[in-house]
Amino acid sequence: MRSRPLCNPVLFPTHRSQHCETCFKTRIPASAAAATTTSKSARELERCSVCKKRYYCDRTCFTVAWKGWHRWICADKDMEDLDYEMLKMIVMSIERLRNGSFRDTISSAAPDASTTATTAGMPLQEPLELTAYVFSTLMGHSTVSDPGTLAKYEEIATRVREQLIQIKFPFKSSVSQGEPPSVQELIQYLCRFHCNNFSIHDAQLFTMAEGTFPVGALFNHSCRPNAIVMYEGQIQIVRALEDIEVGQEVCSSYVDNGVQRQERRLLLKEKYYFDCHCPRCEEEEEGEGDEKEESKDMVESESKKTADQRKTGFRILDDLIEGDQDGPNGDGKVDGEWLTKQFEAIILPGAKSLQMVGPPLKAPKIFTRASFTSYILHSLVPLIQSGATEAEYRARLFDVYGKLQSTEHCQPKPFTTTVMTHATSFFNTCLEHQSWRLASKIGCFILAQYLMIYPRHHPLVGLHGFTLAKSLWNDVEAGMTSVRLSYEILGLTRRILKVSHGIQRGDENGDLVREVEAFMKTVETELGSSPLPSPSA
Ligand SMILES: C[S@@+](CC[C@H](N)C(=O)[O-])C[C@H]1O[C@@H](n2cnc3c(N)ncnc32)[C@H](O)[C@@H]1O
Repeated sequence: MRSRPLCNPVLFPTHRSQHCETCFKTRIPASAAAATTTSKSARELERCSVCKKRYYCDRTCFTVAWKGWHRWICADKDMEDLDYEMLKMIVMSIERLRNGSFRDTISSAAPDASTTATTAGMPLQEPLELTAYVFSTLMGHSTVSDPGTLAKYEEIATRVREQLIQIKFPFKSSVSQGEPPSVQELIQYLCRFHCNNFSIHDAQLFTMAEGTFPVGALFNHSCRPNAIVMYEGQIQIVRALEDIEVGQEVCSSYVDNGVQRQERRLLLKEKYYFDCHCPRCEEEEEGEGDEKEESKDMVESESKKTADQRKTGFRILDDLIEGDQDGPNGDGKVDGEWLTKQFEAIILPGAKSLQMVGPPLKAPKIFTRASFTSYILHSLVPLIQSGATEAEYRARLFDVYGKLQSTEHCQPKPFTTTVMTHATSFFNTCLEHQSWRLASKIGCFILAQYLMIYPRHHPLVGLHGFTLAKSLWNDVEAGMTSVRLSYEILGLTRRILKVSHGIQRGDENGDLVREVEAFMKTVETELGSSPLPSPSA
């Protein structure tokens, strides 16, 4: 589903010089631009000569912005505050819509209107009137907001109101009757932003701006989401991560699914004011309740054992990712040497068996980081490659969780969030130092961990797969084994990114899929006359 922002999204000040404020296209650095034959205006952004703060592709994008909003913000020094900027922009958008002077910048900012997917006769995204209407219906939770936040909002609302009067913004509609909204009304807007605004990210999931997308904000949260929110310029795309039945609720996730349960609950309560009862949390709660009941009658350890054995599915997941600190003393203090030892033992899974479809690998007696990596990848990757249904995939995933739960595992656990944090930063360090072998091993471990935690088509899984495949390919000393595995992981990555990022041409999300395919061709050439059977598309 495509939907639009209610006003021009607000770029983070740190990102202004990298994106056009009108179409959000990313700037090509001058060094790279010098090598291209495109005209200067297509390569480098131009800065507004008055405020010297906002950047645009060219005169066309600047004119759209100037007529639409820039002239009203150009001299405003308070525009460095995100809430202030968003509030001022929304008020101006709503008023221009009411008085009929709104100029639609979205269609001109779409990457390539001619190739943009449309459903027979349907508009690319909803009309702005609908966006504005939905905004007026969103929950703001102002009655439960804490007094400190409300006081801050009042101060911002007062400043914005005074500023709009000072610049003589024309409130011409019959609703406004020449007056900007009251401070109380503006506070309500700010409360709505708090629990409905989105951080806009690029194809690599790096956040760069904040936006109000009322239609996208209608989706509720689940800690095991079946949809994901992506962006194409200023347009928000909600994509299904799996087949969704008619009548089944479409949910995205407001928090990182890798975060432990208690932390997720806290984040959701603080920012969105609700207790999560999604299937993942619900299953876990049931587990807790059962445990409490039983502990009345039984010896504590016996009770725990029984409850653990009875846990199924997502109930097990949070037990697995919670807990132990990493490090030789379990205190979270680690050094490079210790980490290197931890990950060196990982054997890169053989490419051939990653293609295998069939019964899952036999679970090892003891889980170390090495056996964990191998077991998870061999159990789950073939199912993704073969395009198994969500039900089939979930059955295998729950089977894996069950095995991890019932098998003795090494200390510290290979799958906690603490371990994950160390692994990710160590992976990045290895990439920086071009230590491809170690990076590939840690990368495989992280992939296994991601598959345990995130829905299989989550963009994070695909993006990590691509980095891992490049690392494997760079590991020339490992020879063809590493090249083959790189090819396998690329096939997996392509499958995932097609779902998470889409395949639309002329858009940086779709371009990523083509980048993966181009890389696959390079690797195929290297594999020469004996390539692997092509991973399914
Ligand atoms: C982005 S809005 C979602 C749309 C909202 N349901 C509405 O109708 O305006 C976020 C708010 O929806 C509610 N919400 C979202 N997900 C929920 C969930 N899983 N359980 C309970 N309430 C939820 C909370 O009140 C939250 O502050």
